Amino acid sequence: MAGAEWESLEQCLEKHLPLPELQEVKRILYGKETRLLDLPRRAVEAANQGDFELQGHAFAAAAAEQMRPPRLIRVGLVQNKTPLSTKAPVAEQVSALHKRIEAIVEVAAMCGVNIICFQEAWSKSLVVLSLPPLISKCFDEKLAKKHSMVVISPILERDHSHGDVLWNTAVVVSDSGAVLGKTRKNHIPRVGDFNESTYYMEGNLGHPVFETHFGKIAVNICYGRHHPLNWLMYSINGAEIIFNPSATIGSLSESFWPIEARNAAIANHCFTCAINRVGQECFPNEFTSGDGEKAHKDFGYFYGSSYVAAPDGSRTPGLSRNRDGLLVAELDLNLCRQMNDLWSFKMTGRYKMYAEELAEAVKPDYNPHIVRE
Ligand SMILES: NC(=O)NCCC(=O)O
Repeated sequence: MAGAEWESLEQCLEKHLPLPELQEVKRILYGKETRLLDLPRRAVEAANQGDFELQGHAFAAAAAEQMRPPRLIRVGLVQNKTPLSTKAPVAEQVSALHKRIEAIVEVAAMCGVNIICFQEAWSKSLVVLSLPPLISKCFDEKLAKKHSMVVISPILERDHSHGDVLWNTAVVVSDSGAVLGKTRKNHIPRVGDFNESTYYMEGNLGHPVFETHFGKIAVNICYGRHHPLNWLMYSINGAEIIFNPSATIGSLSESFWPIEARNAAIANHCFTCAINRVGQECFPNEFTSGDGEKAHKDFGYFYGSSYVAAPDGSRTPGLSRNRDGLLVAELDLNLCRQMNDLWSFKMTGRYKMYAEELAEAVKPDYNPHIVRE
């Protein structure tokens, strides 16, 4: 299983395939070609200096419309390692992360990013549960206001009004700096070492969509990307971009990764942004997950590879598997309705039929509809 030594699928293809074959492979794996964005030199220099990858891509233009101007916006996806060891005092870890993210957001601002999203539970290592409350919220509001940028900040939320329950939450801060609202992870993993059901509760806020100056956005947190109905409900509520901040490892999900968010973009006529953290994080103590594996101290390798997918099935290349990075993508939101008009998945979706069948299927006395000889 590849770890940090293997940089990316894109780099491997480019290194080994002759150009004509590379173009055909990319056409199939990536859809319509994206164009490299001409990013400001000072942004490129700052990224080099800060030792993080910076990529910028624009999706192929949507068709010109007579009644609507193009709705061009830029999104920024941030993937990063935890800068300090998980053994360092929590406040120091948080402050190092803030410094790192602040530097990356500065570069995003130079690149004209309108909406930025950080990785799942960005303000902590995945193995740290105790967190000083509200630090992240003030930090996000400050960044949003300073850069007039919508900030999506996935955090661990401690719910003081309800017995200090923990939620896996994303706060959405408007470009004015005001908190627009929050959304909670609906599907809590019980897979491999991701035993999150022992500490997070299943989200209870449904599928909110946030209307921002840069389009209608939603957040489908990590494991929710395996659930087509989760994407669907955000889309039914009008999301034009669905962000998927994640923390996932190679042995578990790397072969799913390029498919799931891309498929969701196609199926729901929207843009999707898949973000994964990078590197390895260790618990102080060994643990097992009752899956036959030997006791171990780490989750495995978080493989980064963040990317954006468009409703026409095209996608950007991914960020690397081993470096912190900022991916800037320019998109025209008009493409969502254009793809809806072309493919009509909403019109042909037969939602009422499924709603009725599902309402029956969840009843305790349900008999699966199986036809036998
Ligand atoms: N953070 C999280 O939900 N991880 C679960 C693993 C996965 O969905 O790939």
